[in-house]
Amino acid sequence: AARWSPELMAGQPGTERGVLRHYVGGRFLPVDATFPKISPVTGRMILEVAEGDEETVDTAVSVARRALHGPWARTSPDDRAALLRRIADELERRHEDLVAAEVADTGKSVSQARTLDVPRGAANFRAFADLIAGAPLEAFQTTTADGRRALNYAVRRPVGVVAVVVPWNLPLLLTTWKVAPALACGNTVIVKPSEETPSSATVLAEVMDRASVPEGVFNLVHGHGPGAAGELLTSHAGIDAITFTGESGTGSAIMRSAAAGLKAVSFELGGKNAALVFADADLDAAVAGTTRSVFTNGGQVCLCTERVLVQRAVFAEFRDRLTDQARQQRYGWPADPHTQVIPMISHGHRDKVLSYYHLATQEGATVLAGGGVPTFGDDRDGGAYIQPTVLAGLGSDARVNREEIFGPVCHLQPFDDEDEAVQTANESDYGLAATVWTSDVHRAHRVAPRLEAGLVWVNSWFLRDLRSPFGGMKASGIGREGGRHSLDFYSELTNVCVEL
Ligand SMILES: NC(=O)c1ccc[n+]([C@@H]2O[C@H](COP(=O)([O-])OP(=O)(O)OC[C@H]3O[C@@H](n4cnc5c(N)ncnc54)[C@H](O)[C@@H]3O)[C@@H](O)[C@H]2O)c1
Ligand SMILES: N/C(=C\C=C\C=O)C(=O)O
Repeated sequence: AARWSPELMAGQPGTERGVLRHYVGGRFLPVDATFPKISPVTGRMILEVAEGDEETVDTAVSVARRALHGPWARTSPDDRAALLRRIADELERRHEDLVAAEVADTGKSVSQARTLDVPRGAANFRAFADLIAGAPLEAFQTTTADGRRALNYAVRRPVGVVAVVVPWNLPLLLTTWKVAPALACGNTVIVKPSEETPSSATVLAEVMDRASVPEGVFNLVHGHGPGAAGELLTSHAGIDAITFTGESGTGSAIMRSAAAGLKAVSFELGGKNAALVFADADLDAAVAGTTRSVFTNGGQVCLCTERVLVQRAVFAEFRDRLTDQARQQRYGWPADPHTQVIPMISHGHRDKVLSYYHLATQEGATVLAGGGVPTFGDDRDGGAYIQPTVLAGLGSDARVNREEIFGPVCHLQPFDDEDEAVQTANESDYGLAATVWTSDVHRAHRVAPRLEAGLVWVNSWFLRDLRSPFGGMKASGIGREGGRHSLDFYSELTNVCVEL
């Protein structure tokens, strides 16, 4: 298959001599300090990226604040809906550049980038354009016990300057999932993408520039997290709210610095998601669906399944069929649309995932498939590839069943009855997502609401309605985004009471 070697970003305003630039106050900034972007496919440097410093972040915050009181403040919900639709159109015009950017940064397969990651960019903007254009105001005709009458109505205003800090696994999808509602509600944003995935964020800035988003409304600052642009941004006094997606530990660190200024936070954090496979499930669907929910994007999706609980009567059959699927995952270059096995985002992350493979063996697990690092005999040996892996034989207390691994790996565990399945699934510090595979509709509706998870899919996975609440409980997050839940986070409400 063709080797993926993008002539990425050449000739676009977002780069200067092959270096990705910040976008602040409506212009791409001259490059100062930089850091390298390494390809997870080959281990070679493919790009250089501007590293934001205190001055970059300060400037971004002040231009974002200034923009809040400029023409942007006088836009109506319909004006902003029209702008979001223009952005969606421009994202679609840049579709192939965005695919190239996502694949270059992450090594994900071109087919996934084309069907999942990139289309969700425009979809997110369209969803929130529709939402804000049709958002009713809340009002009540009031009569009180002592006979007074009034009209109460609540008006929405923007929160202000919003910090958007996002991870490397679904870069464009996750960034636009936050930027679209933030702009819909009239805020200004400063995006700090992951240092691992700067490219699609830079194309997004080019899209904003071309869509004539008013200067200072959308800002992009590249850089690292702790002690760098990320932390400088989330701890900045001029930020009014923080929307963050990433590791739970990072969430706590951000929350500590946000506490000083009582900043509103919306956190989408880690997960240790369970699949519950009942004996009455359509096993073909359950095997196919669980293969997807375990191995999509190399297991680097917060919603991915890492714990597979299977009713004892079908445990052996399901175990053997899922193990076969793991072994049949197709290796290939990212440009090959049939490729299913992708590299971890970095050698560091691969080392982390591999350490859990070794830990599982030390904890007494059986390795049914994978368990190591593949060899290609070509440039990919310099990349961060790892084998899709299936484990079994451990209990819920094993670290492999308690800690998020965030790789192409799951552990299979049998259960006898419904209560045991629910109890085992809920034995986790996390509470993000779960899947339930059963043909019994009564069982589906009994079990799903009992699961301590923000999102439960029945006989499906990662099927999304962008109006529904999205988020996790326990260590998986704070708050919900999606539909009106995003409007509630990205706006302040003023209730007006008029006596009649
Ligand atoms: N719940 C969700 O919707 C969701 C979605 C995707 C990923 N995730 C989680 O994200 C994690 C993987 O992504 P990651 O490795 O990029 O996460 P991460 O927490 O290491 O980094 C996320 C972002 O935060 C920045 N950052 C890191 N430390 C910071 C700090 N102290 N202050 C401010 N910013 C900081 C990083 O530069 C990056 O932009 C996994 O745990 C995964 O479960 C959750
Ligand atoms: N936030 C969303 C997906 C998150 C995936 C996590 O890796 C979404 O689909 O809106």
